[in-house]
Amino acid sequence: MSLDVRDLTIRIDGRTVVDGVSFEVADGERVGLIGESGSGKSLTALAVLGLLPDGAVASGSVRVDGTEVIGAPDRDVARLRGRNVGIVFQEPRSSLNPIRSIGRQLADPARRFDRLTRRDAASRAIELARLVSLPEPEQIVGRYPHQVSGGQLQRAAIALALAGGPRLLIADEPTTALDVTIQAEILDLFDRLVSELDTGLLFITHDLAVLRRIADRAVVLQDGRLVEDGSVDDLVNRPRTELVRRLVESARATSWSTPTATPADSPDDTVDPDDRNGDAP
Ligand SMILES: Nc1ncnc2c1ncn2[C@@H]1O[C@H](COP(=O)(O)OP(=O)(O)OP(=O)(O)O)[C@@H](O)[C@H]1O
Repeated sequence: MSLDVRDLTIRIDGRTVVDGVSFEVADGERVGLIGESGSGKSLTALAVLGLLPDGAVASGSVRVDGTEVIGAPDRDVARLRGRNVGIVFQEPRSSLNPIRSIGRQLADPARRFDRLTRRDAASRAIELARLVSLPEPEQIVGRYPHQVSGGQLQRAAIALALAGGPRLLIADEPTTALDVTIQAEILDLFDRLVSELDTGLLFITHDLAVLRRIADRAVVLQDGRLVEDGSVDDLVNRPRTELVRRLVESARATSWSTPTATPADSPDDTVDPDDRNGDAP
């Protein structure tokens, strides 16, 4: 089991912002965490990584590859980050250091975890750049974050999240800050990478259309509570709560605006569970 969250509760300044949430991500499984703004998605992800803000107190259990995170010493949790679980944030600039070249940053995990020589780690950095389809990998590793486009920087951030060979990737709204056409490319990239590497995925979004393209199962949060979970197809076709009905409506209103949507994906489309990739006939 890549991730096992049991009865996770997070309090900030006496306010309960995540309330008794439980879910799992099996090895290689793709799970979405969906909900409106402020529902507790990001804090749940940060709790998994032991990165809760000051003043936040978590209880319950979060196991990453069998290792308990809640209450564990910082040093032990830090060891899990990068090696067992990688994270991609909405804003790639929060993952990358502006004053170090992309290649140096991609090489760090290889040096730290695998004790590779500087030269071998530099080759690993180029391989990682190639893995995420960055153009001209040999050259791009020499550039600094401000010298590449937003989409390229998000690719680099994904490469960095994968550099330590984690069994679980957490993506927190990783396409929200990008242009619509780039969003489609980045979703395709996640799709390909988690298949190729057989990595588990916890994908956070407020957009059911995005979720339908990338996840098999979803956990729905509302005001910090889990209100629905199940297969994405079931959520879409048989929503049980008003919230999920609303999410379905808003995804339809934007014609399931997965950016690669074909003209056939009209707002009147009946929802076809096999059409998650937006390539329905
Ligand atoms: N550092 C903090 N201090 C105080 N309250 C916080 C802090 N971070 C988050 N919260 C509160 O916790 C609740 C859940 O926040 P969280 O960021 O997890 O929501 P979210 O579902 O990820 O929202 P969004 O989609 O807007 O990122 C919100 O009410 C938020 O205001």
